[in-house]
Amino acid sequence: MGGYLEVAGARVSYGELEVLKGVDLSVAKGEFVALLGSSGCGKTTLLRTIAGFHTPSHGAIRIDGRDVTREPPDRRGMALVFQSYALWPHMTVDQNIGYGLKIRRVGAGAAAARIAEVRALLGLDALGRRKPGELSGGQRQRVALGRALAINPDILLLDEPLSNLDARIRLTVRHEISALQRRLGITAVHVTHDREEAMVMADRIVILNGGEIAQVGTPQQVYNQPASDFVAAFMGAENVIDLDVLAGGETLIVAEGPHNRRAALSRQGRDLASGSAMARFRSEAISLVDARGSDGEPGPGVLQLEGVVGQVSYPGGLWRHVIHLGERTVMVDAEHCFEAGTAVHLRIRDDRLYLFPRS
Ligand SMILES: Nc1ncnc2c1ncn2[C@@H]1O[C@H](COP(=O)(O)OP(=O)(O)OP(=O)(O)O)[C@@H](O)[C@H]1O
Repeated sequence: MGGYLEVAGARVSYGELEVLKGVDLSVAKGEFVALLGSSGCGKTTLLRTIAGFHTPSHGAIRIDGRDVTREPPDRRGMALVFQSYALWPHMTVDQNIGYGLKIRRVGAGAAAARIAEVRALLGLDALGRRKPGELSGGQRQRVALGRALAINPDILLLDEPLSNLDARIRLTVRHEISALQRRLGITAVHVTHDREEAMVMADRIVILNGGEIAQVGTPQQVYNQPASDFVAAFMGAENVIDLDVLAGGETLIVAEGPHNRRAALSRQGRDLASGSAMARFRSEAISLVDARGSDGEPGPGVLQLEGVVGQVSYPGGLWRHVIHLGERTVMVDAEHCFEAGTAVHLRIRDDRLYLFPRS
């Protein structure tokens, strides 16, 4: 069975530049999907293609089984909310919320009832007569959301709607949008370059890289089981080291190296052949042990690296250590402070170690 919203093999170009290189995506009814990726990877282009502002050169967009690839935006049952709010400055909050209803020639009585309903839904009751210039950023974005919801869209498309808001307001509006989307059961596609925002808001995250999908999964999947080196790095596993791996059955043997002990790790579904591998891990995924007090035996399923503490800082919560492993450095966060110059053992459980073939 297909999804409610389907993007099938979509290719989109601006002149010579192909920005989407064959994107397949299936979104279930009522699902909240975040499109996440670095600047220029094609997130906005994909959202605008779904909305109908770009026509793919190949592939199709389907809603509930209906091919809408050639249909104009206003025939797709979607509403788009922009980063810039795009409110009419000369209109009141009520008039802005009702704008889509007016265009659709909804009668005055029905429109007024719907505007009141949406205003209440978004906590804008006291502000109906104000103009956008008399509102805070968070309130303006709520009005923009109200205008989108007023037309009762089947699909809500959000293009970085929170990025103009200051950090604290962003957290509040983030939760408001999530709660509303769930309450209304509306299907939503949300573009963001903010990893945490995608993690906390979305049912599933689509990670784009250079116009292609790098991984699709729940927040837990993309965070804990990154499908590629790119995804691991993008999801914050910034430490990288080289290992030699012997793959056999359910076990991966890591050969002893200049800065690591030999280790037997469980394969855990990793698709890895014997040879040179790249390992990534997060700075908080490590337990740090003073080499003098260590028995040198990390136990099964744990990789041990051996290094020396360089710079130490306290960004808050945990101590941040730069650790030298020969020429390489890695970052390690720990509850206790290990002084510069201390010889340390870094222990990483195999489920926290992301291994990829070195290409
Ligand atoms: N109208 C356009 N004409 C030509 N090139 C464009 C146009 N719009 C976007 N591009 C290019 O297409 C690529 C993808 O742009 P897009 O806006 O989809 O990326 P994005 O992932 O949303 O980035 P950002 O997070 O910076 O908004 C970029 O290289 C961009 O420069």
